Amino acid sequence: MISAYSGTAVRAAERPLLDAGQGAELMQRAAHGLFSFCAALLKERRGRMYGASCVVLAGAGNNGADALYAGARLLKRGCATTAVRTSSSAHAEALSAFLAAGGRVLELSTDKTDEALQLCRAADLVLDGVLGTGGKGGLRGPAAHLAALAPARLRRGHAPAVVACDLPSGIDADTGQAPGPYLQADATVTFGAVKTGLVAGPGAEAAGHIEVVDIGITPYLGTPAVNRLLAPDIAALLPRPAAGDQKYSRGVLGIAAGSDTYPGAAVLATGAALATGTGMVRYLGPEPVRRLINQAHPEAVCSDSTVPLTHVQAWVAGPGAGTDEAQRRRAVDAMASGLPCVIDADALSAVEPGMGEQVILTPHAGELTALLNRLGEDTDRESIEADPLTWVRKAAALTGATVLLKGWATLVAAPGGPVFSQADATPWLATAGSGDTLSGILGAMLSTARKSSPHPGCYAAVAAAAASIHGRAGKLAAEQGPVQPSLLPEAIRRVISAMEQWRPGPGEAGIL
Ligand SMILES: NC(=O)C1=CN([C@@H]2O[C@H](COP(=O)(O)OP(=O)(O)OC[C@H]3O[C@@H](n4cnc5c(N)ncnc54)[C@H](OP(=O)(O)O)[C@@H]3O)[C@@H](O)[C@H]2O)[C@@H](O)CC1
Ligand SMILES: Nc1ncnc2c1ncn2[C@@H]1O[C@H](COP(=O)(O)OP(=O)(O)O)[C@@H](O)[C@H]1O
Ligand SMILES: [K+]
Repeated sequence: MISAYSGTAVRAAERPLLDAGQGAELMQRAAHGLFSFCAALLKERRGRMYGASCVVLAGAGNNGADALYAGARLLKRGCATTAVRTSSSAHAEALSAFLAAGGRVLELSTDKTDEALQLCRAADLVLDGVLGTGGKGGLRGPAAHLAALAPARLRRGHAPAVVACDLPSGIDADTGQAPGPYLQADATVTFGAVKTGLVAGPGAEAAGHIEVVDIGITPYLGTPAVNRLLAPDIAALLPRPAAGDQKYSRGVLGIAAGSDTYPGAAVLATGAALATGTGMVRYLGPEPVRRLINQAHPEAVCSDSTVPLTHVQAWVAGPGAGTDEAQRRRAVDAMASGLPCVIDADALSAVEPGMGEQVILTPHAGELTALLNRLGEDTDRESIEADPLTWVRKAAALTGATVLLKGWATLVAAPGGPVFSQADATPWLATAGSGDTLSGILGAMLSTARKSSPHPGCYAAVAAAAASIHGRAGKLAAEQGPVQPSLLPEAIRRVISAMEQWRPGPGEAGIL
């Protein structure tokens, strides 16, 4: 599992070491880690470091200093390196070290932006050390101008690798917000711990690949603010049927989805649930949808029963339910049942405050906006997309439910509990019906989850694992061309099967 901490928490964790006079040592560890990553990247790209050309964008603070020290090391290994200084002040020792190693310097001003961008464009590597955790309120001045022009100038055709020092400049280290232009990175080398701004909001995309350099502050870090599950964590959350199991002991999933208007959503959710693995799917809905489901998935057991009369271990309600009154009733009953349930799409309009965390809401940003507005919060889609971490937490606190907010990085928040961020998906999943398959995956996992004593946040962990499986399946399917949700079950099965290699051995604890 990857643990992320706010930039503020990381700065607090550095404090005891800074007070003990170890600041310079911490910086050298950071710079060395940054250099090592860049060295490996240059060797991979060009075969060797000697003769590479690099640009260090260096701001006034310690972030610029890390990048300048890394630049000095690159110079010593034969890389022609220029520092583009984005501020008139600089860390004096770091700048001296850079100059002593033979580095050239360009002072950035608005009329030098073109020259700086040309340098960057011609380079093999651009090291972004403009701002780190000390940045307040986005980039300003010439650095903001350069960042605004960078996408058009640096990211087309043969482009330099952009490596962010600690975090992409212009991104808020706590929230991942981008108040203005920012520098998109291919990779971020971050010091001490992953910052929450690298796993949420615009920052999650801006960071690219994340590499953590241990600088010795781990003992001073408290509880992580955001977690990201890795394959072994997900494998530990996927129950495997045992010799003594039968279909009912594995778990049964009830699906109340689809309507005369939107029958397909029910077929998609059912197909994804069956591919994920469950003892049985019991489908409840109108006759034409039942017929469709049975044509596509003969193993599903269909009826027009009610929730209280249906014996299952978990529910999915809402996908494609439209304005069907019976489906709305089923969604309300599922939420009241005390069983784990996935509430998606149209069923979200039945959500009220006071849910339990076993109720998992799965809105996209538009649906979350409507839900929050209905519950009295003044927000809009743009605000939620700009700062999803804040809003997903708020939604969980307001409803008492676990909230899974879909997006490029999917965030899951439990009320008062941990937040998870999974960025395993592909934009090819942004297609109608894709969310219905996520409901099915999550529903199946909830139906078969073996929870002797559910603890706070366990539903959020299962939801995060489902988002990861969905994302991984989407990526796998996208290898064959555009993702078509009705064809996703085959990829889901392959992802679940590949997870077996990560399953913890007997006695090794999973995360629940
Ligand atoms: N602490 C440690 O032990 C270690 C820290 N490490 C490194 O230190 C980094 C944090 O360094 P930092 O505190 O110097 O802050 P940093 O991000 O470089 O920026 C501050 C400078 O930028 C300026 N500035 C602020 N906002 C601005 C804006 N919007 N636009 C333009 N300028 C702006 C601000 O000026 P001010 O606004 O205060 O006048 C000030 O001059 C951290 O990310 C990591 O890389 C590692 O070496 C490991 C050990
Ligand atoms: N740009 C993107 N990158 C990665 N995944 C995405 C992107 N856009 C959407 N997704 C994923 O695709 C799914 C879309 O769900 P949703 O919008 O509910 O679709 P629908 O309601 O049409 O089924 C979600 O799981 C979401 O995380
Ligand atoms: K930076």
